[in-house]
Amino acid sequence: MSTYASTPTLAGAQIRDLTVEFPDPTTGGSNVVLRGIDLDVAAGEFVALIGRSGCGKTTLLNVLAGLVRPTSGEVTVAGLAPAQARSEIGYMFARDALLPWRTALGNVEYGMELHRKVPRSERRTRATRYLERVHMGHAAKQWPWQLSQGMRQRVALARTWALEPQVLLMDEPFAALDAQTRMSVHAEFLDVWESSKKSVVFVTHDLTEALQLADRVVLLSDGRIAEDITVPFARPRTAELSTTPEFQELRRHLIEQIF
Ligand SMILES: Nc1ncnc2c1ncn2[C@@H]1O[C@H](COP(=O)(O)OP(=O)(O)OP(=O)(O)O)[C@@H](O)[C@H]1O
Repeated sequence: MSTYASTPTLAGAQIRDLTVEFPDPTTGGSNVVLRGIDLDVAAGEFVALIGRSGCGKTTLLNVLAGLVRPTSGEVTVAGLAPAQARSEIGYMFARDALLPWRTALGNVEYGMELHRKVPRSERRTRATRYLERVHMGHAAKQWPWQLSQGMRQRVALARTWALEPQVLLMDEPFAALDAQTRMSVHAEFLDVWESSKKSVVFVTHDLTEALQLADRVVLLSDGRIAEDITVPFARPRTAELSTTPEFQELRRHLIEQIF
């Protein structure tokens, strides 16, 4: 393993010596998916998780979300065990999972209703504000079926941000978007992230996306952290950055490690 990362301050999320095994029904034994993972995500830090399909990225997010229990090891999110930190965690998936019987505004409010963190009187104001942040204010009264995939993901983003969680877990949130829409949504996402500075753990198969968005890129391989790289490019990062030799070289390095 090579580690180029600086030592982050303790906040956000900490993982110590995490192992996750699932029962393997074919052998009657177990399948070790994560082994001996140590990872710190500082407050306000943006970490991209990359690696081959099946290497355990989603499992790691699920552990942080308190959905999968570690077989062994210690995990804290916002200073708490994940199951106790639910109201401080926002989880966003590749598919938006908007409720079809609620408008865009109603969907953003719904996230806050579920977590019961935000008083009823504040929900509408906050939902409206976050919809506007992702340029969806005009569509507040529209139903999910009236929205494009990009618009739906923007509503899902607003729903996640509106909870104002300390830690955002994102599983390929922009994978279903076309390249043009993805670039706009990246810009909107970074805009909110830079003003709120929440911790983000972001799973992606798109290495350009990882290097454009993240402070650190963590590569999982065979259930372990194989690389932990501090992304050396200053912000704001322009679309042209990805054409520079430095960017291409780092991208190539990651591809070589993955395949
Ligand atoms: N609840 C579960 N029970 C049993 N096995 C599981 C469970 N969840 C995940 N796995 C197994 O753990 C391994 C890692 O899965 P995971 O979804 O974490 O990988 P991934 O890196 O996110 O993959 P992809 O990039 O394809 O989404 C896979 O072999 C998967 O079948």
